[in-house]
Amino acid sequence: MFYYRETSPPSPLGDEKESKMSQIQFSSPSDKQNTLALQKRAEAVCVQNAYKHYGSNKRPNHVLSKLNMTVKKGTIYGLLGASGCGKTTLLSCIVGRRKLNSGDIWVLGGKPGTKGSGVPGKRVGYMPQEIALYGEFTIKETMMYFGWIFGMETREIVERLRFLLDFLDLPSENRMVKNLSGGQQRRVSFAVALMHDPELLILDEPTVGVDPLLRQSIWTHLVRITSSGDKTVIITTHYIEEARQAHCIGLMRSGRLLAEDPPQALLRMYNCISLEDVFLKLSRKQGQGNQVPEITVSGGGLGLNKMSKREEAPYANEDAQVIGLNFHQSKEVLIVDNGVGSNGDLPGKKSEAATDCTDCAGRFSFTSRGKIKALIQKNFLRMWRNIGVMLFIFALPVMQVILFCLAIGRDPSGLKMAIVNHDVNVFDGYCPYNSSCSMKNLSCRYLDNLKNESIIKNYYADLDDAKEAVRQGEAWGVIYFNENYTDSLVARLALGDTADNETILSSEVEVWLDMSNQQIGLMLSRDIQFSYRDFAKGLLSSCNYNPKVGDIPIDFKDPIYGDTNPSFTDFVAPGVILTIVFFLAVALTSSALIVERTEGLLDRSWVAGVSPGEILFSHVVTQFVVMCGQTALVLIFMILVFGVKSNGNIAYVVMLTILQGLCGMCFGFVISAACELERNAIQLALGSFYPTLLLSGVIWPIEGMPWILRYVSTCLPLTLATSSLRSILTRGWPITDPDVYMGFVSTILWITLFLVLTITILRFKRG
Ligand SMILES: Nc1ncnc2c1ncn2[C@@H]1O[C@H](COP(=O)(O)OP(=O)(O)OP(=O)(O)O)[C@@H](O)[C@H]1O
Repeated sequence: MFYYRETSPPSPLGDEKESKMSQIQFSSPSDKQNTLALQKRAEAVCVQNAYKHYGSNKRPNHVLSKLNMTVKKGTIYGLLGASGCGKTTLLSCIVGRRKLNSGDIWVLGGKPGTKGSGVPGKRVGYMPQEIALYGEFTIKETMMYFGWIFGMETREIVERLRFLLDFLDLPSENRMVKNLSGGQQRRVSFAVALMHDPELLILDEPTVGVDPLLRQSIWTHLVRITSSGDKTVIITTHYIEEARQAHCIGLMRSGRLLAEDPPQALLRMYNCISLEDVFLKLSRKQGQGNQVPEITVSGGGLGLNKMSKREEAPYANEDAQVIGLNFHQSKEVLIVDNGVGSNGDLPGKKSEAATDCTDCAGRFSFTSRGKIKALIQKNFLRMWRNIGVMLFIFALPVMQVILFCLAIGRDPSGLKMAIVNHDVNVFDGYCPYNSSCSMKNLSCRYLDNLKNESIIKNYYADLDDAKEAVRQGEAWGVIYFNENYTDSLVARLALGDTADNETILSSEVEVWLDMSNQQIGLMLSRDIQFSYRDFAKGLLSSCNYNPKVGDIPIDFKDPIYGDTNPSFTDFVAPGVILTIVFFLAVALTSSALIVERTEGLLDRSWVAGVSPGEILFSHVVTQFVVMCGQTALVLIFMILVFGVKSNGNIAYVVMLTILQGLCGMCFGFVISAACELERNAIQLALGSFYPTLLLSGVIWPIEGMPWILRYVSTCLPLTLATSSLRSILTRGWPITDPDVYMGFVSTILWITLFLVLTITILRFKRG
C-alpha cells in the first residue's frame, strides 16, 4: 500500500522541493518503485539511463551515454552543450524520430513511437535545426500543409496563421518561403512548431539568426505559454546566457548531462556569475576524471547531488531502486494492491493516457484525410512549381520515344559500295542493259537491282583500288564482276550440271565486305543476295521461264506473327516503353524523397505524426497520376505517331506499362530509403540502369545469353514484363497466356518486394 499527501500546489518551475511527488511517503520499497514509475509518467519528459550510438555495433560512435533527464510539465528546459555533444540526437529520440540503443524515454506519459502516445504526432511541436520548409510553398501553404497534418480544420489554421504572422512579424502570407530571408525562414519554421499549440514544444536552436528583439519576444512567448502549467518547452541554444530565462537547465557534454537544475541554483551552487562559467567549470571537472556530480534519480525527484556531498561523486550512478524499473510490471502491481487504474494513475485521477491521448484516433485508423490531403497536395504542388520537374515528367518520355523511333531500327542508307565491273568496263556509272530477254551486260542488269536508296555505287577501274577504299573506310565493301561474267553466267544457265568449274567460278559475283559493323554488314549481305534473286527471277520471267527456278527451293509463307521483313523497332519498342516509364519513375521518386530528407522535411513530417506508410502512400497516389500521363504520351507517340505494331488488347498494354511505372517508383523508394545522399541515389539509379537494360532482353533476346545469366535475367523486374508486352503488341496474345500474365505477376511481386524493403529500411533507420 502507498498513499500520498499533497501539501502544496505543483510548481511549474520544476523545483523538486516543491514537487508534490516529493511529498509522497512510502510504506515499502516496492511501493516506492511503483510510485517512481508514476512520477516518471507524470513528467513531461523523463529519460533514463539512455545509450545511443551511430554506426555498427562493432564500431559504434557513442553519442548518448547513461544519460538521465527530467523535464517537468509547465516548464522551459534549456538544453545546453557544445556542438556535437548529442543534443539533437537526444531530442530526436524524445520526439520518436530515433530509438535509443538502451534506456527508457517517457514523453507526456507514454513512450514515443507507441500507438496512442501522440508522440510523434500532434502532441509535440518540433522545430529542427535545419529550416526544413518547402521552398516552393508560400507561408500560407506551408501552414496549411502542417495544419492539415496536425488534423486542424482549415478555418482554425487560418485563424492561427493570422496570430502567428502578427506575433512573429512575418511578411505577407503569399510570399514564397524560398524568397524569404534566412531569419524570416527561421521564424516561419518556428511558426510551424507553434501552429497546433502543442503540449510539448521542442525547439532545436530556434534563435539562431534571429535579431535580439525578436529573440527576446520568442522567449517571452515561451514563458507565457508555459505559465499556465500545461505546456512544456525544451529548447537548445548556443546563446547560453539567454537560457537564464529557462526554468531548468541541462548542461550536456559528451553525451551526458553534467547538471540539471534551475539556472539560479546552478550559479549559486558553483559560485559563478554566468552559466558559461558553470559549464566551463563542470566541463573541466569532467575532463579531470569523472569528478562531476552525478544526476541521480531518487524518490525526491531528479537533481544534482549537491557539491557539499563532496565534489568527487562519480558519474551517473542511478539509484538502485530506479535502474531497470519495469513499467509494465509496476502497472500490474498497482492494479492488485491499490485499485489504481491500469495505466498506473493515482486513484480519483482520470487516466492521463486516456485524457491526454489526443491522437487516439490514430490507434485504429491507418491515416487521416487531412494528412493524406496535405501530403498529396504537397507532392503535386512541388512538381507543379518546378518547371524542370514538369519537363522531366512529361517532355522527357516523349522526347525519348521520338528519338528512339527516329534513331533505332531503320535500315541504314547511303552506304557506299565500291563496284569494279570488268564485264562491261563501267567507270563513270553508266551501265546499260536491256530489260527484255537479252543476255548482254548481265552485270549491269544485276547492279540495277541493288537498292539505290540504301546503297551508293562508286565505280572503280581497279580491284586493288576498290579494296583500298574499303580499308580506308571510304566504302563498306567491294562488288567485283570479272571480264567473262555475262558469258560465263549464260553458259552456266545453259549447261546446267555439265558446266565446268572455271565457268561456274567466273559466273560468280565476288564480294568483299567490311563486317566490322554487324548491322550494316548483315544488311548489305542480305541486300546483295536478295537483289540477285530478284535479278534472276526478272531475267527468267522476261525469257518466259518460270521465275521460281531462280529462287532457292524454300518457300517462306506469310509469317504467323510479325512481318516477312521484321522491324527491329517492333522488337525493341516494348522494352523501351517499359524502360522509359520504369526509370523515369526511379529518378523522380528517389531524388524527391532524398531531397526531403536532407533538408530535414521528412523528419519534420514524421515528428508531426506522418508515418512512413503515409508518405509512401501519398507518393504512390501522386506517381500513379503522373504515370497515367506518361503512359498515355509514350503509347500515343509509339503506336499512333510512329506506327509501332500493336496487335493486342491496348487495355493490357496500358495496365502493364502503369504497373511497371509503379514498380520503378517502388525501386526509387528503396534507393531513397537506402541512400543518405542524393549523389549516392543517382549513382545507384544510374548504376542499375545499364545492367537492367542489358539483361532484360530489351535489346537482345535472352535466348542468346549463357544459361546462368538467363536465370538472373528472368529474375529482373523488366524481363518478364518486356516479354509479356512484346507478346501482346506483336503477337496479340491475351492475358490468359502464361507468357503474358507472368509479366503482370512478376511486376506485382516486385512492387510488393520493393515496398516491403522500403518500409523495413525506413524502420531500421529510425532505430
Ligand atoms: N545520422 C548520423 N549518423 C552518424 N553520426 C551522427 C548522425 N547524427 C549525428 N551524428 C554524430 O553524433 C554526434 C552528436 O550529434 P548531434 O547532432 O546530436 O550534436 P548536437 O549537440 O546537436 O550538435 P550541434 O549543437 O552542433 O547541433 C556528432 O558527433 C555527430 O557527428
